[in-house]
Amino acid sequence: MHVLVVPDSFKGSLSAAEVCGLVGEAFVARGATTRLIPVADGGEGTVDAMLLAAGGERRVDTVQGPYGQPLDAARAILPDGTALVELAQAAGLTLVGEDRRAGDTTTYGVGEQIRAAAAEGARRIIVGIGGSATNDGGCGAAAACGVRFLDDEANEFVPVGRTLTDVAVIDLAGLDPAVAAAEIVVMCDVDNPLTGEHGAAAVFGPQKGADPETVAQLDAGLRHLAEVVRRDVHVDVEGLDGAGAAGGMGGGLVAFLGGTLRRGIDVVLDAVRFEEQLAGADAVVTGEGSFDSQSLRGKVVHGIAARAQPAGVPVHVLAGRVDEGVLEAARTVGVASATAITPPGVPIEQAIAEARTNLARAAAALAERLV
Ligand SMILES: O=C(O)[C@H](O)CO
Repeated sequence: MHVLVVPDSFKGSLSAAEVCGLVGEAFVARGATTRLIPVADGGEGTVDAMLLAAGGERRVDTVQGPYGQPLDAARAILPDGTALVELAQAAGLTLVGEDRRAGDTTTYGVGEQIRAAAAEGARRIIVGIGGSATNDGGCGAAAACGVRFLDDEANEFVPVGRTLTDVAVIDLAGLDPAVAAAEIVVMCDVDNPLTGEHGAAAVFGPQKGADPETVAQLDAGLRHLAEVVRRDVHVDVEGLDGAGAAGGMGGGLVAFLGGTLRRGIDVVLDAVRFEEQLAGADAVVTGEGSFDSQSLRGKVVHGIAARAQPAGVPVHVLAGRVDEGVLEAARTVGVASATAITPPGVPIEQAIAEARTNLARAAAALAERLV
């Protein structure tokens, strides 16, 4: 039996490479052959997963963090010269700890990394977005690339979530020509629109510290930004699938840098030539920390199942937790089984601490069932 092991990280406990190692061992112990492909959806861990899966070189830039503080952020140069920037490196939620203030954070450092990649000559720049601490509609990143935002007294400023409603004019004339010339491909970790009940602020604002009043303020800010973008940039990003990823960064990268939005996992699967890997595989094992309704909104498991199903290769999911009812919905996209590795009733801290042991045990049981 030949098994493709293609997991996301289990956020907060195991990297995608660690998951690959544990699942791979379990199948090899039963006599199967495996191909291990750690993947990511554009969020945290995308640079590392892509370097492991596709190869390439790692670069580090010192840029502004979510509150403007200097920090070191990694990016990658892939074997074909494509640059890969991961938003979570300079604007990720894990960088702010408990100090979560979605209205005050910036993606400026992400723009600095995009600009650095373009200055080095990258003609194609992939920007992985997700896992952000921000809700600035990508204005910080755009400002770092030379886009000017003016208030109604013509003062230039770098908008953050809380000041998006102050944007009166957007001027793209100063956009760095090297950035303008590059093809920008955006890996979105979710397909949410920019605004509204399924939008960036309503769905992801609370995890970035926004209370209901702040969520309403951030949503109004993104609505206002979309309106000015329509008038000054002649692009409508408001209803675009993925525009709401990473606090509106999806929409911002389309509006300000001419980016194209893609499902993050598809970009990784293209880079590793997934369809070629599927030929000759008897099963795919994938996984993520939590298999829930978000998983079927373009996340890793969904993306893998959607591409394995036409090849008739069954997909098995191992996850920290599996929400009730998700497997039923997932079966329609080709998921054959989903197993929660954590025993019922175990508190989250303990589940995280014991993830390695639990995964090894669940993978061994799955291997015993399949091989
Ligand atoms: O960063 C975020 O807001 C979430 O990961 C969705 O993109």
